[in-house]
Amino acid sequence: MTRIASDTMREQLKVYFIMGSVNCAKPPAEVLAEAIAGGITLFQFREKGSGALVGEQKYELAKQLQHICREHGIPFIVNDDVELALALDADGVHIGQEDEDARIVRAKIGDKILGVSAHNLEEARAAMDAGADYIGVGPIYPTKSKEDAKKAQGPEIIRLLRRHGIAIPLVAIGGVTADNAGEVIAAGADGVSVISAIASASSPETAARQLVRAVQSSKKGA
Ligand SMILES: Cc1ncc(COP(=O)(O)OP(=O)(O)O)c(N)n1
Ligand SMILES: Cc1nc(C(=O)O)sc1CCOP(=O)(O)O
Ligand SMILES: [Mg+2]
Repeated sequence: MTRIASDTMREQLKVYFIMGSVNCAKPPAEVLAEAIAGGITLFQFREKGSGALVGEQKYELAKQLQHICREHGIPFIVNDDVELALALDADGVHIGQEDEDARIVRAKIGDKILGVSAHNLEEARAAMDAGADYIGVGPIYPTKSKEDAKKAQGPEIIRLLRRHGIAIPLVAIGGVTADNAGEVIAAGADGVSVISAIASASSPETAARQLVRAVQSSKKGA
């Protein structure tokens, strides 16, 4: 295996859906299958928050969702839990500033995809140096999906990172919807990462399709 190429990573980040059982009003497998039908390009299993599954139940749900992703060629990323990612032979791991050190995680996962959260230039540079394949920047807009989210920074944070030479694949997260996705792409993000815009939608398929359209039309206009 070799590390993912930057251009491939950028493509996969276009519409990056994140979800766990607590985010879904209907069975997670149904939500994921619909989101895939709508055109999502990457999936992150994030089993976190009040009521989240643990132990065997968490493992079984992860396995079920990974199977759905595999059937459709969608890479499967695990949030926070490096040991789970290794046990499942997932495609990658996403970690934040409060999680295990990025260099240690890179050493553990070899060439699997490594995503790291960054909230400012210093963190973005450190993530690049530690071997991140992409950075997740947020929250861009206010979000209710992360209990300990920081203050929303707006799309300007993406412009700032790009202006200061952060050239690696970058995905915007936090309060992103089909209505504001275009402005984060215009600011320099390669893609958008969402929980509620898809998981809370009455039709996850339609919601995903609207996000795909918004991202694509903003890229065409660039
Ligand atoms: C794509 C992406 N970007 C950012 C995050 C947030 O990660 P983190 O700061 O570790 O917070 P938790 O998601 O673990 O609560 C993410 N998960 N994905
Ligand atoms: C998981 C996560 N990380 C964030 C960050 O700022 O790092 S914001 C966030 C939640 C995103 O959910 P929604 O699309 O529903 O706003
Ligand atoms: Mg984390």
